[in-house]
Amino acid sequence: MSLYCRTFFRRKSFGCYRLLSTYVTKARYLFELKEDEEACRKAQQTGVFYLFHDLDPLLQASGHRYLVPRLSRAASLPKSEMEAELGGSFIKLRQALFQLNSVDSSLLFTAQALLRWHDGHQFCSKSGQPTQKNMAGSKRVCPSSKIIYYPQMAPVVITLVSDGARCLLARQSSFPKGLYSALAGFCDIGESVEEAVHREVAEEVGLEVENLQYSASQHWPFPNSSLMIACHATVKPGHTEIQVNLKELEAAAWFSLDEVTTALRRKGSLALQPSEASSLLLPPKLAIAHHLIKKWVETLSCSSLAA
Ligand SMILES: NC(=O)c1ccc[n+]([C@@H]2O[C@H](COP(=O)([O-])OP(=O)(O)OC[C@H]3O[C@@H](n4cnc5c(N)ncnc54)[C@H](O)[C@@H]3O)[C@@H](O)[C@H]2O)c1
Ligand SMILES: [Mg+2]
Repeated sequence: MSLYCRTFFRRKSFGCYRLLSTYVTKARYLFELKEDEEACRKAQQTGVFYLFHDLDPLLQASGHRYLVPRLSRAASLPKSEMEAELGGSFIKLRQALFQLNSVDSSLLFTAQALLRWHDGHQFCSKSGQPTQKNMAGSKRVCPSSKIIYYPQMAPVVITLVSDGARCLLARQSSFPKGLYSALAGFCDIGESVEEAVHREVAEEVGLEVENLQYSASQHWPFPNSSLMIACHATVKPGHTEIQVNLKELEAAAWFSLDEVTTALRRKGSLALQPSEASSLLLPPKLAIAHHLIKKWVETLSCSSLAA
């Protein structure tokens, strides 16, 4: 649905005219659509649609990229007819990650996460009765128990641990060959972000961290909706010996600034060329792990230049 307003407009407030920015206008409009069924119905008549089949978005190949067609109305045809008519294919979002621009991927991440949530919340967990979706898809209500269900994200901490000169990266056996990432883990119920970071690092690699610094966050739709909370942390001086928890990880190791800088320069897909079989691969730009690693390289490079 096209929800971008490009103009500034004036609204009377407390006897004077206040200028509302495009961003505020858009935020207020989206709020209205969530609360007002009639406004949302009207918006759907002029909005645009992204099409999904079994949670796979319809994409159109264009050279090495994928374009996301925006349709002016929703249609219901069999999958193959839809693909033929619209000149695209329904493709697993995870497979298309490298070939999407960041605006498209962010919208598709949100859309897919919402569709998955609705699919999994068709019934009230208390009354067992079917729940009803509101027009905007921002909640579901059980007419019998009156419980309102809202889409949820699971908080996950992701931490790049450093010893001052090297950073600690780890891999799971399910990762593509050569790929290492920062340490990640779901927050337990009742835990603060800080507690989750300390526990996850201790659990996965047997180290104690300090100097925790929040860096950024990201919504991540795979395999379910997570809110990734990304932090930097350091180990206590001299306490760098890794004890990998093999129930959670396949391997973990310290990597030098040079190794990580070289790996960051490597572009493209997550498949290594045969000549690079033993090389380090890092998560794609879209992943917040990439952001954490890049930030660490920039900070360390700046401080070694200044020294
Ligand atoms: N965007 C990124 O850069 C990035 C990088 C790394 C990991 N991730 C994501 O972070 C998430 C967590 O990482 P992890 O797999 O190492 O977590 P983890 O270390 O907590 O291990 C996963 C295990 O935790 C348990 N668990 C506890 N709460 C859970 C919940 N709410 N949902 C699912 N499992 C739960 C399950 O037993 C599961 O097998 C993954 O979904 C992964 O896709 C994203
Ligand atoms: Mg983990």
